[in-house]
Amino acid sequence: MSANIIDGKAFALSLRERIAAQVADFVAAAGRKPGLAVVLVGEDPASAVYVRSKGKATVAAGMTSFEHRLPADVALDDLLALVDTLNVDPAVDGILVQLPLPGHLDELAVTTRIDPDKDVDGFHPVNAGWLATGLEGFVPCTPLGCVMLLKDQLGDLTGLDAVVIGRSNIVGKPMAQLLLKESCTVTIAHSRTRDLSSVVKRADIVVAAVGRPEMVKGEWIKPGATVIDVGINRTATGLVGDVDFAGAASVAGAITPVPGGVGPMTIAVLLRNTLVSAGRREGVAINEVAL
Ligand SMILES: Nc1nc2c(c(=O)[nH]1)N[C@@H](CN(C=O)c1ccc(C(=O)N[C@@H](CCC(=O)O)C(=O)O)cc1)CN2
Repeated sequence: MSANIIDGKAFALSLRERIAAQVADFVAAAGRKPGLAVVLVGEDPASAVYVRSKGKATVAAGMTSFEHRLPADVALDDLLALVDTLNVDPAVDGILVQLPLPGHLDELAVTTRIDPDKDVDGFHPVNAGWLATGLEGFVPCTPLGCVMLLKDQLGDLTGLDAVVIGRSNIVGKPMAQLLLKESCTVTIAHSRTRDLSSVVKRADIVVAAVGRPEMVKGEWIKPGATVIDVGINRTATGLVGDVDFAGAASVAGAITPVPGGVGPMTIAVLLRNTLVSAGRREGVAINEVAL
């Protein structure tokens, strides 16, 4: 069997076009553009690339991008003071502090300082709570992007057996919550799961988000399963995911590549969340079903 390759780049592009169309409607109704503020602390090269891409994509969608760069040795209080300013800035609908932060900065202190109503990353515990109770809040971009790709590929996910490998607050846990919301039977596996290969083997949907290069092997995959690879690992041979792509692609029904799979969805969904935030703040209806 040779898997269908899920083209996340193309899906993200079409999502960004749909967002741009609704941004134009929002601007006509509200008389202003949605605004996204992105904060980058330090010089991490990958983070710098992501922040630049976010700025460009924000402007391309017709929104305003506010970019704030702080030195790597910035004091926590100064970073929190910037977040406080953005929280009360009426032109800012979404606030994102790029992660990871330098080691001396407490990520939880920073993410919990962001107004939950502007938390377009969906990392604030208030938004995690909304997601866990199945109510409306902001959902983290990468897992929401994964669910969009899954639904586009499989349609209704009801009753499917899903295994999420990884239990991070940013991807693993929200991913599991979203799959539960789609009525999947969900297992969260992790580095200490016993007999991981057997757990994965029974899954119709495998989401790999462990941060270990090519850890998930082709032999672990049930024939015909859909494999979503969230990993982005820089190795001597280049960029690879958490899944052994060649091995898994020979067994799976569909699989996301790295690059070009889940990654591009992260930024597209960030734009979606920013537009949704702007709509909520201005009382302008956004057609979320069309996004
Ligand atoms: N505050 C946040 N920080 C981080 C997030 C996040 O959602 N919010 N996610 C990641 C980084 N990230 C966005 O910030 C991101 C990662 C990857 C991609 C992407 O398009 N990847 C490409 C490969 C690009 C490359 O060569 O690196 C792909 O997979 O095709 C976009 C955004 C951590 N931090």
